[in-house]
Amino acid sequence: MAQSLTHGATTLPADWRDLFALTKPRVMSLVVFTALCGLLAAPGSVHPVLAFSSILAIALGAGASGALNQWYEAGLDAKMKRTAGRPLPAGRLDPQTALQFGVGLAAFSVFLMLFAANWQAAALLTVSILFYVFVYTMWLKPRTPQNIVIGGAAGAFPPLIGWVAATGGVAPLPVLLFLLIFLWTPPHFWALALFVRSDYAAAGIPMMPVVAGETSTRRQILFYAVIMAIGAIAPWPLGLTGALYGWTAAILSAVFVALSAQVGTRTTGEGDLMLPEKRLFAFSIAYLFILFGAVVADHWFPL
Ligand code: HEM
Ligand SMILES: CC(C)=CCC/C(C)=C/CC/C(C)=C/COP(=O)(O)OP(=O)(O)O
Repeated sequence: MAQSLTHGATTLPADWRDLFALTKPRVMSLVVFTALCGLLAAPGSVHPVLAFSSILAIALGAGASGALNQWYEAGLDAKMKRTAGRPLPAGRLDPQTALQFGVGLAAFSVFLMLFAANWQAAALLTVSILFYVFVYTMWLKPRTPQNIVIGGAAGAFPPLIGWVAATGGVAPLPVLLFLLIFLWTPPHFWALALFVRSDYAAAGIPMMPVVAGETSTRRQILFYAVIMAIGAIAPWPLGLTGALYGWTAAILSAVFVALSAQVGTRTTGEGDLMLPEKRLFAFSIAYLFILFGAVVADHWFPL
């Protein structure tokens, strides 16, 4: 590794584990899974090597945007308990290395997609990376509590990119899958923001609970959960998926709305453990994993 971090008199090489952490691997696992499902649910077949390369390109692109997000937000991350231990605020990695790593990885991911799939998928991957870094991280996040509503679009692109990589075109089903993640993001994130609200307040980030207060955030979680549920079930009556997906979506979405209703209608006092919020956040992740798995299962084994 050419870059290094100077610690007093000693110079430490950048540890690969810190570079890996810069890609937000746990969050990106779901991004990559939804992309893979988008690719597998598309009509026709893709050569396994090209399919693997396309998914790798999305993983690297998403990782690159996570690295650039952390490069830009190192100062803010240092002020929050949840993020203070990340490689940059903790001083284990120097910003220059992080920036070069992020830019290099982003460029590589787009070229890989161009060679493995098609220019349309490479263009969409470029838009997602730029959207997450410039529109969400730099522009919206420090300015408006609607940051994650609009910025969430970046995280909704992967299944669409997977589909476009496989087919070279867009179709109604991947557009609905985009919409599903787009509508899922507010309940996913605001549930978490409710229990780490003091962190965001400390860093001066205008997340919804900090700006609009708890009650309003809770109502908005329920609102988005209901329209998300409608969007999640929609592919079934529209004839884009079969009953296997339809029933999975209906049952899981009912649970999602029930958990959101619990969060949406309660008030909390001092010392509340925020268990319903933590439960909704954890379920939101399982929900998307299972639902996207069901899209593929439905495609392979139509009932
Ligand atoms: C702008 C939209 C979003 C925001 C602000 C957001 C924010 C967060 C935050 C703050 C965490 C806490 C864990 C951490 O610090 O790493 C988290 C966890 C997570 N998010 Fe999101 N998220 C968003 C969208 C998404 C999307 C689109 C996906 C995937 C499709 C996703 C998948 C996950 C997963 C899998 C975790 C759990 C990671 C773990 O196990 O620690 N998120 N999210
Ligand atoms: C293909 C491609 C480029 C995909 C991009 C993936 C993407 C935009 C995911 C969004 C999810 C995410 C990491 C939010 C973190 O928000 P945050 O950065 O505000 O969270 P933090 O407070 O933990 O830094």
